Amino acid sequence: MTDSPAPRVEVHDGPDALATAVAGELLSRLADAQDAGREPHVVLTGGTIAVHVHREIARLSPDSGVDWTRVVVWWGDERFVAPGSEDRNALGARADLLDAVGATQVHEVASTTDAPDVAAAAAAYDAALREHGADEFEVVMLGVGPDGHVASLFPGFPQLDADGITVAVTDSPKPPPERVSLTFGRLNRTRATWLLVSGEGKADAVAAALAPEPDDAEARDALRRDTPARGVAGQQETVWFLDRASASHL
Ligand SMILES: O=C(O)[C@H](O)[C@@H](O)[C@H](O)[C@H](O)COP(=O)(O)O
Repeated sequence: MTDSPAPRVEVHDGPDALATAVAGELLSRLADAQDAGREPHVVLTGGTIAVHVHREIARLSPDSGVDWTRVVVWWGDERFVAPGSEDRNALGARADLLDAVGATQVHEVASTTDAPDVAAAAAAYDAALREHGADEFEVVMLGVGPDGHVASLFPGFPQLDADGITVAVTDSPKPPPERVSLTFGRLNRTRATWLLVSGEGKADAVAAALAPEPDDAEARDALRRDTPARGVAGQQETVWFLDRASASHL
């Protein structure tokens, strides 16, 4: 983490401008990666700003030159619910983006009809990443909770210390309770990490996440446990895409 470049912050007028900026930047990254001969792996997030972003990507994609059959899609976390549940991140992403752009390499986390329990779903997602994953993601996109969580890594929860690739959560403070999440270690195997944060309700979490890093390692770890968004960083860049409301306590 410490060898990652310092985070960059962009502040946009509101959620729509934020979503348009993220969508344009993502399509540009995917096109550049494909031009460089890579098949980019992108990690989608759940949450409300993600809906705006997904719809903007779908709207702007036709002019981008991105071949979505050569994009590999993953999620940073997923709720362990029925496949048709409105709570499923993949359901919304398919409706808002993936079906519209014709993505064909999409790796969903198992739902309650595909796995007997959330631990099995986490294990299956781990196996999928080992088989179909790349050394590093191109871009990891993450929403941030008002408590500073990212993916399904919540303040003070044991999953913050998990090694490996995936973890199961059975008592999420954000409903629904059962989820599968990538670990910090796997989330951070990425060229770029983008935090997508909109609204006054996230302003404290953003300020806590972007507070300076203490020199002391133990103090750094304590801050990361309080605000998990401090624990993610890209190897080449970390960008906070904010709006005026979520940036208002900086
Ligand atoms: O599956 C999830 O719930 C998300 O991945 C979660 O990490 C989300 O991104 C944040 O909770 C922000 O969500 P909101 O933007 O809806 O506040």
